[in-house]
Amino acid sequence: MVQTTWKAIAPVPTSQEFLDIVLSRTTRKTPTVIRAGFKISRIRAFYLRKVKFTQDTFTEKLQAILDGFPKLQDIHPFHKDLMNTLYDADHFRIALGQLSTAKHLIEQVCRDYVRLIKYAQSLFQCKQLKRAALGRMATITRRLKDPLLYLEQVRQHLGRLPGIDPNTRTLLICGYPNVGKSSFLRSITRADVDVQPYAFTTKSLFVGHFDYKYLRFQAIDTPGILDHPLEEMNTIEMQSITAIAHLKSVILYFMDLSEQCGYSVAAQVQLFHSIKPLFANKIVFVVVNKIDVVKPEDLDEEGQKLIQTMLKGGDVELLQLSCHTEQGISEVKNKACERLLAARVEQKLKTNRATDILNRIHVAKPIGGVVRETFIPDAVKNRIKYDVNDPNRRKLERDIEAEEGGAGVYNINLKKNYMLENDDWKFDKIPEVFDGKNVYDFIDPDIESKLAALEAEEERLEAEGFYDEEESIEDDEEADIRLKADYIREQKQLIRNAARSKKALKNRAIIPRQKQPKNLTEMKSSLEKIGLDASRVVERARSKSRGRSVATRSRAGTTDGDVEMKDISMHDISQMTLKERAKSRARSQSNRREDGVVDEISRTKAEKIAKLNQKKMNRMARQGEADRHVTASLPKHLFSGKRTIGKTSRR
Ligand SMILES: Nc1nc2c(ncn2[C@@H]2O[C@H](COP(=O)(O)OP(=O)(O)OP(=O)(O)O)[C@@H](O)[C@H]2O)c(=O)[nH]1
Ligand SMILES: [Mg+2]
Repeated sequence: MVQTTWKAIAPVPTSQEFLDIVLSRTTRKTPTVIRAGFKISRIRAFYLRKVKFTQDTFTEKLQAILDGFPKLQDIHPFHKDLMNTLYDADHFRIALGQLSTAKHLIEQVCRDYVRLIKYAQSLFQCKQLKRAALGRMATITRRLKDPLLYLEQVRQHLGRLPGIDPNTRTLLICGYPNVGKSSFLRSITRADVDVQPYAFTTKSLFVGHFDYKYLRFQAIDTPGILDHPLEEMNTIEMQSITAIAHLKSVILYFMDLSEQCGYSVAAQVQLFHSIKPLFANKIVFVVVNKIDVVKPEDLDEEGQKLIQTMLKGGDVELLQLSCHTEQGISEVKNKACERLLAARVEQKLKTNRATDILNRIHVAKPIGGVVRETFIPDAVKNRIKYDVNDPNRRKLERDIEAEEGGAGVYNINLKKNYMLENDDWKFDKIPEVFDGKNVYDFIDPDIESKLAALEAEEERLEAEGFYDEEESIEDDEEADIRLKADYIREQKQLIRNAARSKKALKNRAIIPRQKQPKNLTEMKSSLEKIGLDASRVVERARSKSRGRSVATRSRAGTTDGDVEMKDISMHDISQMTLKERAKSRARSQSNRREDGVVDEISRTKAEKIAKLNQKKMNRMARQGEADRHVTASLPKHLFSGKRTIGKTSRR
């Protein structure tokens, strides 16, 4: 797809802005602290990096500008020529060329100074070389002042160019100034073009879109052209010429025979002949505008003759319209579109692709020369014909309404559509009162018997005491009790709700807890129930409780010198405490992952889960609190040096 609009070109900075952008980027993105005491290789690397980085930025930014603008050789000839007339192709090329040269020069400067810095012997030398390199780059940039300004203007103008697609269905409106070209575009599309009663209102191309036969067309309004040689035409007129010359379109040559536009008919005819060579291979219509003032028939003989000279070839057709009375507008539009579509289809049929497709299509015909004609059912043929304008039209309810006095007066007769056994009954009146009785009372013949059945049932129910219960409720005492009970229930509910909302206020997550085992036997049985071996746990718990009792006892013994001491020898005590310690150490050293894991399968499973949990953390390589972190040192340039007014925040 060839590009047709250039709305997204990045703004081009002025040379000063350009310099600021590049240099500030260098200071922001490269290290800023260097001292004479550092190793010379480090000092050189520091300045080398600065020079290279500056050059990189220059190259990158210049290339971005070069890439942003359209390449004249890559775009459609129409756009190429339009840019040539608007911005002067040579100027455009030279401006881009200057940018490109500047880029190469800056690269060269960088290369030279990098070589020099490699041999610098001190920080001072390095610094001077860097200054020189950046200074030369800045000089080169300053020379780009004019091209950058020019390119910015071109960018702004390019963004506002109408999006004209050179390959789509196009109507091109051209002619002398002030003949009503823009008025026509306004009336067939929604384009907001300026219409004024003086010449050269339109100064550039305008485009509007409309649909015809479900296809999208573009109509292009051009600035008016005067009849003089191409070399003398100004930029405004040249835009029209470019459009006429390059766009495959229908040409609508507008004329104003009333001469209200300020130009004579002869001049308008002359212009047509002058630009005729540009109309080669195009469909051309001469469109006479303002027929509310003067029609072609009203012209004198000389005028008639002049008009005929335009139509001589036979392939130019004369159309008439008036933008004021809107007479003939859609005819002109439809005719132009029709011819254009036909021409495009014809052209497509000539291409190889069309023949390829046609070769693959086979139109089957019945054998033996049988003619199969269109079949129209008799019902359709015999339907009631009604001819207001169209003889094939059926008489519609709408027509009847119009005949009978229009909306509000006419009342539709629904009875004529009744579907009855006998059509004669359609308009029969149904009486409301018949033989002195209301007809609607006698619709159901069994109504009497049904009423009798209902009454009998009612009597039966009453006798059985079906309605008695309600009466007992009337009893005063019971009603009182019920009232109180209701009151109590309501109060209870209120209390419950209040408690619930209090709980909600605390906003605690409710942790469901399993029933905790109360003692060792209970724990043992519950473990066994899930299929775990509980013998070791039980043993451990037992030994623990035993050990504790011994220890307390022994501690009591040492402090108080109690009688119980006699039962246990010192040796025993030391043995026991040793054992306890060994056990507790073993417990603390045991692998937490393996604690409580019964078999190999669940261990591998557990390990897998553990690894999986760690995976995300490893992948993100997030800095954790355990990682070493060096905070930024003070930004030196903001805290050192002489201070004058207004320089504390920025230097
Ligand atoms: N009487 C009459 N006046 C018309 C008709 N169509 C346009 N005009 C008037 O002609 C004048 C010029 O109309 P524009 O549409 O601006 O003409 P233009 O060809 O676009 O003019 P430029 O843009 O200057 O080339 C306006 O004052 C319109 O009101 C028409 O059918 N009848
Ligand atoms: Mg105009």
